[in-house]
Order: sequence, then structure tokens, then C-alpha cells
Amino acid sequence: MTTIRIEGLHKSYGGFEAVHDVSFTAEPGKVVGLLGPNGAGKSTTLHVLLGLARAGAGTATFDDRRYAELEHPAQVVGALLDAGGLHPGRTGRDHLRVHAAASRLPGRRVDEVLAAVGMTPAADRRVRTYSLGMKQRLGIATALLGRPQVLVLDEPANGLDPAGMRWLRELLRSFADDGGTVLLASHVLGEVAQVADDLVVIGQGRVVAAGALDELVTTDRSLEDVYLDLTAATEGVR
Ligand SMILES: Nc1ncnc2c1ncn2[C@@H]1O[C@H](COP(=O)(O)OP(=O)(O)OP(=O)(O)O)[C@@H](O)[C@H]1O
Repeated sequence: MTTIRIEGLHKSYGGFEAVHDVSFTAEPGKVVGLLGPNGAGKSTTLHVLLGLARAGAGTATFDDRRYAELEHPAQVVGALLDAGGLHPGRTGRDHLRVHAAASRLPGRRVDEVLAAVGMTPAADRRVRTYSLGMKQRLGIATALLGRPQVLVLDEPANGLDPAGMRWLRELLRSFADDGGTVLLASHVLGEVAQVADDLVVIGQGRVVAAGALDELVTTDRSLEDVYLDLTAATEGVR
């Protein structure tokens, strides 16, 4: 079981501060929704957490270890950032084989994760023939390869059909119920409302609210009401 801890995180690009003093925790057994308008700093936070960008100050860790300090990162964290990052000429199966080999995972995991995301029938087709939703499923399969304790997902519902959305929701719920930690950045409020335990709302690089979903959202205030109130002052890209 692994806790994600973001503490006092700052990240600037040139003179522009994309993330300002962001702190929050994602605990095992929880799905944590990371919400915020376009350009709020969600992806930047995830990039720092995953070692793809360097923090100006503060830390982003998995049980107090930075990504770069993880001995077997694929077994700690599975990530889905951008479904566009797939090699178009490779088949889905080959894409997974390459990742499995790079992380020294047994080849049989490839068939297991293909089945887990419902992509077995399309496994031997080239990625360029996949729909957006199929690419998302392949990305989720890649994230699951190492049987990680944590999933970090940026807009995973993008392109999924209603059945796919439900499948994803059930996957995330059962992952968390088994003791996993899920950090889910999304714009699809309805999706987040149905699956998240906790919410972190970011506006213009700062945390504007954090807490349990059922404390922030009540019967007479939907997640959309809460979200739009919280982010009204930070509306519009910077
Ligand atoms: N590599 C970069 N160079 C310069 N500026 C960047 C870079 N990456 C992000 N930014 C800026 O940092 C800010 C935060 O961007 P980020 O991608 O983290 O937002 P986001 O909350 O994920 O937005 P979205 O919902 O639109 O994906 C934006 O103003 C963006 O233009």
C-alpha cells in the first residue's frame, strides 16, 4: 500500500508559475479526483510526481520516495498521461511487450492486461487503426502491467463510450478497494462524482479546496455547483 504525498510543490516555466505551493495526500484505498480548469496545473503536478518535470520547490513522493528513487517503478505506479504517445505502427500487443520487457515483467502479463481492459480481440491490430477509446484502454493496460499499487491517470475517460466509462469506474473502484491508490485528473465531473472518495480542486496553480467528496458535495449542491463556485475566481486560461 502506497501513499502519494504532494508537499509545498512549486513549478515554474520561465517566469510563469504553473504550480504554487500545492499540497495534498492520496491514501491507499481511495480514489482521489484532481479537478481544475484548463491550465490550472493538474498535468504539471502529475508530471512532477512521475519524474517528468522537476519541482522548483517542494516534494511529490510515493511513501516518501520520489519517482526517481523507486527501485521498481512499474510495480509501484502505473500512469496514463497522454494516449497520443503510442507508436502508430506497433500493434497493441507489441506495445505492451516492449513495456513489459523494459520493466522486466513476465510476458504473460501482456495477455492478462489485454483481457483486463477488453482489448484481446484488437491486440494484433496496429495502434494507428485504434479509436481514441481503444488507445485509452491500451494506455490503461500499460499502466496495469506491473501490478502497481498506485494509478495516476490524466483524463482516462477521454474517448470512452458509456460502457467504457462504467468499465473504467468499476476498475478504479475495485483497484482502490483492494488497497490501491488512485489519483485521477479529469474534467468529466459526473465521472469523478461517481467514483472519487476525495477531491482536490486546483485553480491557477493553487489548491482551492480539498476533502472528502461527501463533505464537499451535498444533496442540494452537485459537484458541478461546488466546482463552478470554487473555480469561478480562477476561470479562463492564464
Ligand atoms: N512545458 C511547459 N512550458 C511552458 N508552460 C507550460 C508547460 N507545461 C505547462 N505549462 C503551463 O502551465 C500551466 C498549467 O498547465 P497544465 O498542463 O499543468 O494544466 P492542466 O490543469 O493540466 O490543464 P488542462 O486541463 O488544460 O489539461 C498552463 O498555463 C500551461 O500553459
